[in-house]
Amino acid sequence: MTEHPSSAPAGKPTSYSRVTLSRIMTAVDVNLYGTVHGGVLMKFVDDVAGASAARHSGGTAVTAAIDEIVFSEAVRVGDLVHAHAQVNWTGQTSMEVGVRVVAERWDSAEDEPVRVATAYLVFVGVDLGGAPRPVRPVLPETPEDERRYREAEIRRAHRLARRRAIQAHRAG
Ligand SMILES: CC(=O)SCCNC(=O)CCNC(=O)[C@H](O)C(C)(C)COP(=O)(O)OP(=O)(O)OC[C@H]1O[C@@H](n2cnc3c(N)ncnc32)[C@H](O)[C@@H]1OP(=O)(O)O
Repeated sequence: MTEHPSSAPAGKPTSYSRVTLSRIMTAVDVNLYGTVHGGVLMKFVDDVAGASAARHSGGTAVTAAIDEIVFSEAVRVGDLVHAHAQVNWTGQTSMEVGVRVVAERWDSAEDEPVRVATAYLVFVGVDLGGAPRPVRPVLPETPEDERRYREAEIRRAHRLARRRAIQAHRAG
């Protein structure tokens, strides 16, 4: 029997897409209240998620949507902040990237890092002309990865349902 090569792209395990960015927050990052500006953290989140999506998809990927970002604790000047990203789920051309941001407090560095933000972003793999291109499937490895994959499917179903409902409302 002749073996035909599959046209489906080979998958990559979740761990392949894991990326961490770290930086110390400085005085230029603060808002009027003296804590780190949410926009600074959003850029940081988008950067790490973009690196994760590019690694998983093996090429250019653009931010299609920032689905949710929750700031759970304030970040302060001097804190060492780490943003951990991984691809949770893949569709045909899109990927959901989850990002967890933690801070090591500058004045209590021996304590456990504090979770300061969580975000879910949708990236789309694009070709040189900017058109969506197929991305390889992500292969969850651990029960935690499986849980994140299933929860990403729930978020996607809600995201698409919301978009359809708003389009229907606007169409009258
Ligand atoms: C890293 C950066 O900073 S990039 C800069 C910021 N981002 C950008 O400039 C991106 C601008 N936007 C675009 O170029 C386009 O809208 C794209 C490439 C994101 C999507 O192009 P479209 O022609 O709308 O693609 P299409 O409708 O075929 O959808 C492609 C995929 O994206 C998904 N998608 C598109 N828009 C959204 C959205 N708002 N929310 C969730 N998923 C979405 C679709 O469900 C589809 O997924 P699937 O193939 O896995 O089923």
